[in-house]
Amino acid sequence: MKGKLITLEGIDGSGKSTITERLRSNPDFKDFVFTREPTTGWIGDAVNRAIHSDTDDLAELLLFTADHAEHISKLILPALESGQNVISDRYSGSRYAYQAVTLKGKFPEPMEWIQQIHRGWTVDPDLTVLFDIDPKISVERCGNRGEQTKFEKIDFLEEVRANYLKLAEAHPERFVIINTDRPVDEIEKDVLEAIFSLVGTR
Ligand SMILES: Nc1ncnc2c1ncn2[C@@H]1O[C@H](COP(=O)(O)OP(=O)(O)O)[C@@H](O)[C@H]1O
Ligand SMILES: Cc1cn([C@H]2C[C@H](O)[C@@H](COP(=O)(O)OP(=O)(O)O)O2)c(=O)[nH]c1=O
Repeated sequence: MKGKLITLEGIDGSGKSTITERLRSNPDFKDFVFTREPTTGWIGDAVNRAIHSDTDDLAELLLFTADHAEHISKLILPALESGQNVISDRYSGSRYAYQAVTLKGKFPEPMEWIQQIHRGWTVDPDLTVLFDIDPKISVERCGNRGEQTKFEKIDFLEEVRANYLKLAEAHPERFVIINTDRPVDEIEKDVLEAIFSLVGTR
């Protein structure tokens, strides 16, 4: 039996890593594969160089997409085919939401165009948990953790958030939206409920 693919998406500072760490240390998830995008491989390193420099927006999208291709063929597909459930902290949804903003004006329908270049080889998630929060709150949280990427600007993240909500509206069968302007325990409870309703009870 094929495993299930669960992705965690949301703007910077929406709480994905915090919840991922909780899931990792939960014994119910000991057989799950945990992964992330950008990956920790060499293409992921190249992506990180792009993020932390003034790289051309199209080049950046293509690096993120190359990282995804490597991720799919080397980790995602083999794991799913061997029956393992996979949880990815960011995935294709990040491209559809973020690069649709950075490439606005370069293509008539940037989100549609980015989705198009993924078609035929990507694996769509069975469940996407969308960590939804006002960027004013998430940026303040990021400020507290010290590091800053070029994407951590309120106006930019407002547009990214709107794109995520558009994606959720287009795919209600697989998106679960979770308000993350709440205590971590409450968020965790909702995330567990969404995952267990896909993979069966613990
Ligand atoms: N529910 C929450 N309430 C308050 N602060 C939070 C909450 N979740 C995460 N944080 C803090 O916000 C910052 C960003 O969270 P993080 O999990 O790294 O987000 P992401 O992985 O989505 O960028 C961290 O400093 C984290 O400790
Ligand atoms: C995977 C991915 C990430 N990103 C952005 C989101 C983040 O600002 C940045 C790095 O991702 P990440 O390290 O997950 O950041 P965070 O922990 O703050 O959520 O890259 C894209 O713009 N497109 C993508 O396809």
